[in-house]
Amino acid sequence: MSFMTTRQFPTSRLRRMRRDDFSRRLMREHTLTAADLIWPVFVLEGEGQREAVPSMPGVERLSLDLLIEEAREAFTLGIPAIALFPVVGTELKSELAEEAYNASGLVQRSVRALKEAIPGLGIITDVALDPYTSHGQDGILDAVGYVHNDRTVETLLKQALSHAEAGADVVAPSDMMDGRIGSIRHVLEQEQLVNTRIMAYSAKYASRYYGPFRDAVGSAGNLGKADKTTYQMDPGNGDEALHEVALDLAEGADMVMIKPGMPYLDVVRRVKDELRVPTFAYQVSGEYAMHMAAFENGWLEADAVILESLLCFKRAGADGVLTYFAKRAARLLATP
Ligand SMILES: NCc1[nH]cc(CCC(=O)O)c1CC(=O)O
Ligand SMILES: [Mg+2]
Repeated sequence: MSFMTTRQFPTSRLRRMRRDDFSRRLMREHTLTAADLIWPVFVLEGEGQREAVPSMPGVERLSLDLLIEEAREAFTLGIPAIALFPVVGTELKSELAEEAYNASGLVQRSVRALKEAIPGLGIITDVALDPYTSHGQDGILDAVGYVHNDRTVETLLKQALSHAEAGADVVAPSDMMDGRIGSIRHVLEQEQLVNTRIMAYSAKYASRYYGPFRDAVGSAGNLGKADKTTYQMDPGNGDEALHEVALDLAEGADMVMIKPGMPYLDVVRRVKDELRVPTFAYQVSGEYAMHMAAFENGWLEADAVILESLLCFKRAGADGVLTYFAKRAARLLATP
């Protein structure tokens, strides 16, 4: 970086290029567009159902009929894909999460209906058992309450296959079991579902920023005081994220994800630099809640901060961002 030391004031005045809008725009290295956004949504049973999520102001759980209308709007705004999360009734939760792979379960039905209504909108499904387990963990427990890796993977396979068969464009395993990407890829190939993409939640940290999401899907109560530290990553680790991402790519992931987002942008940058593959990040529920709390108090300027926060993901190397602000941001980007 020798040019840094040879350039001197006043020959070099960095403020020259910042002087006017035209030169600021010319030299801008990264931009945010609607095509960078993935919108996570919560789907409910029933019709005409709309429920607020108290810890995520502005986010609603929607029944399928209403979700289709909202999703159509997202598509019109240029958002490429939505990520679907189900709100599962207590009566359908169990120790072994059998409902996860019910061919006519809520997710599977929603995928079919969404693909039929809006064929061009990418549908990403969450492959993980937490909405379906009575204990709220992402897997099957052994006798001492430890999440059993290989037994969980067997169930995830059935779940992923049921999503792909329903027409999901992308299955997104968010469970952090070892080896699940390879197993899912294998089953998809076997079943001739060769174009179903896998977005791997490769570096998913055991984060407390997921709290509001667990309220939204109603797994918080089931999980109680337990945590997910025996399978999700330790927030103190960076190198391990590269290891996780490399393994998922070797096993057949098409896209990788880092989660949470803003406190982990260093990990996004390292992954992008090291692997140079389609890399995504998730601005999670806790990040959304923090922003909304500040907006509602008048402490931060909503529109500008939303766009800034999302642009920073791009600068960090993300090709796209899962964000609850997707529609709001896309609307802002559509109005010059
Ligand atoms: N498989 C569960 C899952 N999928 C997405 C999120 C979090 C998303 C968010 O906080 O917005 C979680 C929560 C968890 O791991 O407990
Ligand atoms: Mg892994």
